[in-house]
Amino acid sequence: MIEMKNISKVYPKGIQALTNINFKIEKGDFVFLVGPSGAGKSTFLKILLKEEEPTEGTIYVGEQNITKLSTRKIPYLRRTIGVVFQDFRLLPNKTVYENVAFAMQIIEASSKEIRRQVPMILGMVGLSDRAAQYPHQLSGGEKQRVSIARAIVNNPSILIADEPTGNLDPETAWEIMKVLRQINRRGTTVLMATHAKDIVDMMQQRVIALEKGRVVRDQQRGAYGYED
Ligand SMILES: Nc1ncnc2c1ncn2[C@@H]1O[C@H](COP(=O)(O)OP(=O)(O)OP(=O)(O)O)[C@@H](O)[C@H]1O
Repeated sequence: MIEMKNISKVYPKGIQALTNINFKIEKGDFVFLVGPSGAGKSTFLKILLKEEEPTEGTIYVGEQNITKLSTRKIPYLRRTIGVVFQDFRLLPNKTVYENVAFAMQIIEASSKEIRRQVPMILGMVGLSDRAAQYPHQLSGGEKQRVSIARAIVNNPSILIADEPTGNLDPETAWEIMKVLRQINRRGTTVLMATHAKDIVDMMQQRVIALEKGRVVRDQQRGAYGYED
């Protein structure tokens, strides 16, 4: 499903962010990406989304080698990968419904499909009764659920979550984890970068740990492994 072979990334001025990364994630896996600040987690996710180019190595997403993907084809890759961020990134002037519908309008889904799909996804993340609200009227947990709904509304095979619980209190964070786990159980591969020790320790999923740009640990049913 996702494979990196010998991936290295050197930023301008010789900053080595990733060194010789090798791993494979199977369809339907739930994987935590952990490591100290500056270890290379964001760079790793950006390379998957083709927001950054690796300096060396090969990446496969699905059956496709995306390393040399043409600019024209990048939007198609991004349709197969939904993304959720720590800071939600909702459109403030659109309602919950419109925020989610917008992701379908961008890929030119028909209005009939949108009318069918958006309420279904809002139901799945537990926001049916918030459809007409604007982001400023929502709690942090609700905002994150909108952003998850938007990320999955086009049925991506992979969901990337970059610190999705970073702005949430522990109880709300767990609600978000339940939603992510549910999405994973429906077959979506989930890759989550996080500093949330308690969550990683409790969930007992695969853990890939990066330090100074290298994979230092890749464990099935792993723990967070750091004290922060
Ligand atoms: N655009 C850039 N140009 C130059 N150096 C960069 C750039 N982006 C990241 N870096 C450097 O690459 C290294 C890895 O950074 P990265 O943001 O991938 O780490 P991270 O693990 O995501 O950190 P955090 O947990 O704080 O988000 C760091 O040394 C960082 O300063």
